[in-house]
Amino acid sequence: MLESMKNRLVVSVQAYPGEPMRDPRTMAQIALAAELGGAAAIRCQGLADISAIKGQVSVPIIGLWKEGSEGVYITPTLRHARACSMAGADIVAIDATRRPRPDGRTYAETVAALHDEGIVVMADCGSIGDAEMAYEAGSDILSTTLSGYTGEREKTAGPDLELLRQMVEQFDRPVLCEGRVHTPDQARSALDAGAWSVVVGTGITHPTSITSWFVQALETGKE
Ligand SMILES: CC(=O)N[C@H](C=O)[C@@H](O)[C@H](O)[C@H](O)COP(=O)(O)O
Repeated sequence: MLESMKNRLVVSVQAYPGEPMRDPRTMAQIALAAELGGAAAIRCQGLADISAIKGQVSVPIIGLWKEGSEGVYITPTLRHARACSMAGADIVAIDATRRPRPDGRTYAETVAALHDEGIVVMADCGSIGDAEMAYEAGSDILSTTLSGYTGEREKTAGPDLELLRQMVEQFDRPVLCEGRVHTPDQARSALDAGAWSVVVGTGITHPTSITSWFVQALETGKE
């Protein structure tokens, strides 16, 4: 499965609470459209979206479950991770920071329990320290997802290529570049920096943000 994602694009299909597109059917339609465009895998959030998307696409699904938006919120507990797998996720993405987890388990304990059940784990890291921990714990995939969101690294305008390079150099495991990849050129730079795959969310699947980028460009320099 990981080989099928090598050097390719993964599309993250997510809508946030209260947004107009927050509906599993809509998310599944967008996921299918992304697959038709050549996405090698789909990343998606929430049990209903995971199931709906699983029913539409044939590429692998990276599932996660967000609980809130502060602290450890990306698949914060073992229970959330198991549920993502049962809903149809082929890979489960979980918070891989060194912060305390709401169920009191360590990251390593969580990964060990998931591996016992045959679940493939993607580690959403925010720094090189997180990535070291995630690597040691045996995570199947490492990613830069949380860089810029945990206070450990600056929130760069584009992807955190510096962290990506460090991770690729240090760890003999697939490293996915995720977070603020907004253009095809940035995606290409991430592959050139050694990313196994590049994950793009907002830049492809969040029309409100994309619209606002155009609006801002038109407003810049206006009298
Ligand atoms: C930090 C966090 O919660 N990231 C989330 C993780 O699933 C999503 O909100 C992002 O859209 C995803 O990582 C893709 O990134 P971008 O949308 O920047 O291409």
